[in-house]
Amino acid sequence: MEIKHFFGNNSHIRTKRCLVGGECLHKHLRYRRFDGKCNNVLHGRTLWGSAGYPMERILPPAYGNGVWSARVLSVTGNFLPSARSVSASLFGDLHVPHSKHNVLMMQFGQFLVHDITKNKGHSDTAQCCLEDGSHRVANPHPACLPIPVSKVDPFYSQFGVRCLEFVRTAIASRQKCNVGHGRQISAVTHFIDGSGIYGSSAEDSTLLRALEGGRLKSLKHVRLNNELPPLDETEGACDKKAEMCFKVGDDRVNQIITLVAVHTLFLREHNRIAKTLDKLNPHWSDETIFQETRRIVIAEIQHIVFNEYLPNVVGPNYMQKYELHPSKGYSNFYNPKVNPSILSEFSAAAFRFGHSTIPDHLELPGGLEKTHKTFFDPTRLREPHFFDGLFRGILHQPQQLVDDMFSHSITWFLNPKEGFPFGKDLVSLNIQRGRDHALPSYNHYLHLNERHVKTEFSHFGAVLSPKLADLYDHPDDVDLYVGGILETPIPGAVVGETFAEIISDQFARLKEGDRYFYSEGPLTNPGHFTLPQLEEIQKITLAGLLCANANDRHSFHVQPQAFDLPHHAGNQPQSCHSNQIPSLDLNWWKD
Ligand code: HEM
Ligand SMILES: [Ca+2]
Repeated sequence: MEIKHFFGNNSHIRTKRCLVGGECLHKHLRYRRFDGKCNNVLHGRTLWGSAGYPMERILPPAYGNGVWSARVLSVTGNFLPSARSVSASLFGDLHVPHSKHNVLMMQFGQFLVHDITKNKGHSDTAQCCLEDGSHRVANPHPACLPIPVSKVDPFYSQFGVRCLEFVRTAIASRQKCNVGHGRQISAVTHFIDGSGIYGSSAEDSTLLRALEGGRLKSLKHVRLNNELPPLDETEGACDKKAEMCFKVGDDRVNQIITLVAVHTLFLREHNRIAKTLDKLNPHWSDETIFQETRRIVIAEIQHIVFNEYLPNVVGPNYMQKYELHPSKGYSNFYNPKVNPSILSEFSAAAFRFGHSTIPDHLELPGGLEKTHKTFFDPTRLREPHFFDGLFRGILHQPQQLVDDMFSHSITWFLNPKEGFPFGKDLVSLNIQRGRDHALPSYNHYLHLNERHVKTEFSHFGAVLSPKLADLYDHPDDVDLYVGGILETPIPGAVVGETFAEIISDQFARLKEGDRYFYSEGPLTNPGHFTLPQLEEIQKITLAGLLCANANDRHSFHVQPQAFDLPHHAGNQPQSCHSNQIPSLDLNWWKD
């Protein structure tokens, strides 16, 4: 199959020696490696998509000095407006519920993001602003790119804050690698491979395993049937007031309570399958059960992503244009020429659309809770029945529309330092991250997309154009994140054209560039399923997983289309015993 990616083949990027990786000793391992190496076994491609491998790009970077200095200048030569000024004057916080999708869709999105991308910080210790945010530090670390805050900022001015922390993403070593320009590193495996559950290295995965019966470590309250991930006792893993937080394969898990819940769901699914496989095949070792279970769980995630999640994000036209629909039976997607790695445009801009879908409050058991109050404090998950109640809430609560509105939970109160009444602003982090990666401006992507370039501010519409003209010197300065988020969503999708294009391109790469993609057959995939096993996996839905893992599946109800609100036609909540809710028949895995 030819590379049909709209955005081309990154031919401007030469992969130099040190990013090439060695030969793979074992080319046909049945199970994918934890670190993602040797997915592609061809010479020069063995590191593609592995943890620590740099991101790819659609367009060459617009570094100020061509090498690594961030994009901070307007085309006029003046400075770009501060990322915080853009965020504060363009974006508000208004409740605009989505008419079709629920908060579970938002939450699954973040779970998926953490599987496929993590900007590796250039330094864990760099401090760019004084503790109280009043000034920059005198001699900042070279990776500092703090965000200036105006004296008249509508929120931060009351605290005297003039500086928001920002540390740049690490890049592949230029000297050692002789790469022409900085390429940002992702710390997790780029593939959709459950790395958020199992970790991105063999060592991490061993720490997460029970090393018994193929199971993952967990905390269990047997009488309440309440199984949770193991505790994370690392200092600083959680908010000070939190009594407990949890450890899984990705250390961002405790960010928000609903993310911990989705991780819990997949941990339970793993342990549930492992137990059944153990019963069906008593002669299997811990290792065999673990790896077979992991292979099934990854397949379930990939199937849910391509079958249920993505169609709702990019809509039917892009699903078709990029051939993103799952196959019936074995697929023929794999193309060893496709580099599956995450694109800077995807990670630093397009897929951050999800931040606009975050609600101001969560409908948790017992009532509404402000979203940011649940950051780094998932303690309530230990309450009896809380897990089921949480999912009941987020299945019914609408997510927010992708638009110019963002909850103050993330634009004022994101991850505050201890003892301070304010947090960070995620929207300005998004804009600054795009500049850190030196993403070219929004108009470059319109041009590439053969769409009308916005040569005048008035092309952004009557409401936005005066604000944009106030902030930016020139329409060619508008950041990709800003232009993309302001586009009207396309029919049947939650994002507009530009983000849909980037996201579709990314998922096509993740599918075509993954030799272990779940539907690939014996010709390409050394870990392929038998056809009846594959057909079984292709039946599953997220609703089915929720039912299989609820604390009390006899009273739990779920709508068949788990990302759609229940009032949608044909989507009334069903009992878990309904024939509209599929379950996985593991008898096909009996030896
Ligand atoms: C639930 C609440 C969420 C919170 C509090 C949150 C917070 C954050 C934070 C703090 C970052 C790092 C920002 C930076 O320094 O560059 C980030 C990155 C990101 N977020 Fe979110 N996020 C949430 C949900 C989502 C959702 C729903 C999506 C998409 C559907 C999403 C997509 C992303 C992406 C793509 C990145 C970049 C990841 C990387 O490569 O490092 N987030 N988020
Ligand atoms: Ca991964």
